[in-house]
Amino acid sequence: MTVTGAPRTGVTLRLLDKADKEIVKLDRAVLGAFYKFQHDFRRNPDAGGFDLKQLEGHDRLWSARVNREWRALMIRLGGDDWLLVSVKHRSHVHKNLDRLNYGINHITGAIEYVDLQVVEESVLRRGLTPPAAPVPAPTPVPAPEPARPKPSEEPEGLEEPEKPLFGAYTDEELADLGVAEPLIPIVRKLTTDDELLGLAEYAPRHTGEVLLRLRDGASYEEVMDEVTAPVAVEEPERNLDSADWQAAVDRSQTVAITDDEFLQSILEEGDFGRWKIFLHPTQEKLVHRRYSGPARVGGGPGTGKTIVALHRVCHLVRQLPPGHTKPVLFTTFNRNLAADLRSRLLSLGGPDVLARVDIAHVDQLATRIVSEADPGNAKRRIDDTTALREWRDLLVEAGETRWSAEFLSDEWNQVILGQAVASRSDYFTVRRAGRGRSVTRAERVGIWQLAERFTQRLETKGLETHRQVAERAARLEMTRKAKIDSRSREREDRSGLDNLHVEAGSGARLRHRYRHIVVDEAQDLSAAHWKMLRAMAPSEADDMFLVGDTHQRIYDNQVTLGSLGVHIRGRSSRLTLSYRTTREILRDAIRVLGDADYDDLDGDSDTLAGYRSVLHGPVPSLRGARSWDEEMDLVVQQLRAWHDVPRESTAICVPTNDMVTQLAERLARHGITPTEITQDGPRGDQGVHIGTMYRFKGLEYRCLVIAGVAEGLVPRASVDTWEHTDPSRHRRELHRARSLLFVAATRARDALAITWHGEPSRFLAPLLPPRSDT
Ligand SMILES: Nc1ncnc2c1ncn2[C@@H]1O[C@H](COP(=O)(O)OP(=O)(O)OP(=O)(O)O)[C@@H](O)[C@H]1O
Repeated sequence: MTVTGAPRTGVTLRLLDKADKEIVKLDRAVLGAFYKFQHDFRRNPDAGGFDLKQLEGHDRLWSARVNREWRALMIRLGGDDWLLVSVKHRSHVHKNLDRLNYGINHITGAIEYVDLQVVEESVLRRGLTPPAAPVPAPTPVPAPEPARPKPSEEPEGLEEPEKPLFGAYTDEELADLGVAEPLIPIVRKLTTDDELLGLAEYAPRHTGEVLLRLRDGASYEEVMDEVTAPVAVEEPERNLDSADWQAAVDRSQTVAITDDEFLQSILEEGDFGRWKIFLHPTQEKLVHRRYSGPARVGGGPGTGKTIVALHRVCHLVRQLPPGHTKPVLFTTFNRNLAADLRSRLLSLGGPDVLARVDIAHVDQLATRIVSEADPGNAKRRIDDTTALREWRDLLVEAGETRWSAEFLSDEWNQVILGQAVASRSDYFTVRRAGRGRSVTRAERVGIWQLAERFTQRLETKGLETHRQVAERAARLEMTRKAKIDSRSREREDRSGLDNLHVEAGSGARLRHRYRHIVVDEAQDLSAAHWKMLRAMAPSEADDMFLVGDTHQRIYDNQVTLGSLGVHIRGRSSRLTLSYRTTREILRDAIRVLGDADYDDLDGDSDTLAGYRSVLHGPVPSLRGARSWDEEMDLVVQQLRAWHDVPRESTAICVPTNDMVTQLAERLARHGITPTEITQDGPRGDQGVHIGTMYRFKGLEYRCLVIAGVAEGLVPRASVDTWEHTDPSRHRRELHRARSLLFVAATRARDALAITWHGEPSRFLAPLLPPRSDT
C-alpha cells in the first residue's frame, strides 16, 4: 500500500472495547500490516491507498484497506474522529454487509457494534462442541448447582437443552435491561450454557453481563438494580439523541490510539493490560467523580478496587498544579502490597505521575512520623505473638490472676492502642464494642495499671510493637494538626504543601502533609492508622479515597470510621463485577462465607449482593485424604494435572508455616520447584508459590490449591477454646478464619482445588455433599 499526502492534524482514531481482542488474534503478517495502517491513517485518512469508503447501506460504517485481503471497519463519529470496531477479511465484509450492526444502546447510551454473523457462528460452534477449559478441570467435584429458577417456574437445568434459556422474558424486558436489540432474536434461541457463553464472548459487554446474571438466577428486578441501573443514562437523558455520537463515545469503552508504542503495548499485554485502558463504566465514574469529603469504594474480591484506586491516584495527580512535591499519599496495609502499587502506578501513569505520589504502607508511615519526632529511637519492633509472651511473663511476675494474658493483650491492642486512648480518664469512657465481656469502672482502674506496667516493661527492654508505633504516630499527627488548625486558619496557603521528607527538621511553617490520601486494603487498618491518616490531610473535597472489602478482613481491626473523623456517609459505593475469578469459583467462595454479617467500616452492614463474574472455568475440586502425608501427594497430583500452566502462575496456600516447609520439600522431591512467599512477597519468579494464607492478601494466580483445609487447622483448634469462656471472641475468631479462607479462594483466576486430611473444615460444609455420601 502506498500512502501519499502531508500529515494532517486533529485526526483521532479510537479503538472500541473487544476490537483489540480480535486484532490480537490476527496472524503476524496481517498484524504487521495493521500497525502500519493505523500509523498512516492517523497521519492522513485521505491519503491514497486506503480506499476509504462508506459501506453500502450504512450511514456511518466505513471500510479502509489494511492490505490486499484485510479491511479495517470504522464508525465515523464525525469529521476526523474515527472509531475502529473490527478488522475483517474483505470477503467476510462483502458477504455480510447486512449483518454488520451498530448503534447507540438506548439504555446505556454507549456505542455498540455487533457482527451478527460472528455471534451466530460462535453460538453454533459452542453449541456443537464442548468448550475448551482454560486449564485441565480438576478431579471429583460436586455437581454444579443449576441456576436459581425464577419464582413460579420449573427449574431450568443443563439437561433440558431444548428449552430456551430466556423464554421467561419478553423482548421488551430484555431491551429494557440493555441487551443489544439486534441480538435479541439470537438470545431467544439460546438453549445451553455453552451457547450463552459463546454469545457473551462476542456480544457487547453489557449484554453479556445482563444475560449471565439472569442465568445465575437473579430476578429481572435484581438485574435491573445491580447490572443495568448503575450504567444506565440518567432519566432526563433517556430520550437519547441517537445522532449524538460524540456524546455516546464518552459513555463507551474506547481508547484513543495516541502512538504506535501505546497501541503495541495494549495489544501485547493482552488481557493483562486491559485494566489500564478499559475501565468498566461503574469504575470510571468512581475514578473521576468529585467527592465533597472522604469516599469509600467497597466490593468483593477481584472487582477492581485496587485498579480504581490506581486510576484515582493518576486522576488526582493530573489535577495538581505543577510542582515538585508529593501531595498525594497512596497507602496500603503492608510492604509487599505497597511495592506492587508502586510498580503498577508506574506502568499506568509513568514516572511523571509517580514523582508526585508518596507510596508507603501504613506502618512505614507511622515509623517515619515517630522517628521524625524522636530521631534517636532505637527500639526493636516486636509482633503481637511476642508481645503476648511478655504479657504472660508480666502476669506471672505480678501474681495477677484476674485476667488472662490473652484478654489483656486484646484489651491493650484493640481498645487502648486500637482507639488511641491516651489517658486513664479516656479509658473510663471509651467504647469497647465487640469485646464481649464488659468491665466495671474498678476493673478498668486495674487494667489501666497493668497496661502502664506493661508499656514500662517494654520500654525498659527497648521493645515496641507496631501498634504502639501507630498509636504514637496518631497522637503526634493529631497534635500537629491541632497546631496547624489553630495557628494558621486564616493564613493557610492552600496551594503550598510540604511532605514529611521536605519538612523534617527544616523548621518550615507547619502544613498538612498531603492534599489527597488514597488507601487500599482499608478493611485491615486500625483505628490508630485512621486517626494518623485523617490528621495528615486537610478536610476538603477529595481528601480521602478508601477502597477495601470487609469480607476480606483478616486482622482484628474493626473500626467505625465516623468516630475517627473519617466521614464517608453518603459517599460510599460498591463494585460488583469480578474481573478475576470465574463464576464457578466465585459461587463456592461465597458459600464459604455463609450468612455471617459484615460491616461497612462505618457501623452499618455490608453485603456482596450482585457480586458476579462473566468468566467461566472448571468447577473447583474438593478432595480429602486420610493423612497429611497422603494429602501432600494429592497436591503433587494436582500440580501435575496443571503441567501446561506456567509454574509461577500456580500457587499453594496452607494454614501453617510447618506445612509450607513440608510441602516445599515434597514438591522438590518430585521435581517441582517451590518458591516460598515471604513477608516481602514471593522469593523469586520461578516455580510454584507456597505460603500461609495470610501471605495471599492482594495476590492472584491462574491456578491455586488450598491445602490443609481440615478441622483443627481451619479454623485453628485453639479458636474453639473461646466458645464458652468468651463467646464474642469465639465469634470474631471464626469470622476471621472464614474470611481468611474466602480471601485464599478468591486469589484463583481460572482453577481452584481444595484439599484436606481427616475431617474437612466446617467452612467447607456448604460445598460438600451431605455427610452420608462422603
Ligand atoms: N476494568 C478492568 N479491565 C480489565 N481487567 C480488570 C479491570 N478491573 C480489574 N481488572 C483485573 O481484575 C483483577 C482484580 O483487580 P483488583 O486487584 O483491582 O481487584 P480488587 O477488588 O482490589 O481485589 P481484592 O479485593 O481481591 O484485592 C486484576 O487482575 C485486574 O487487572
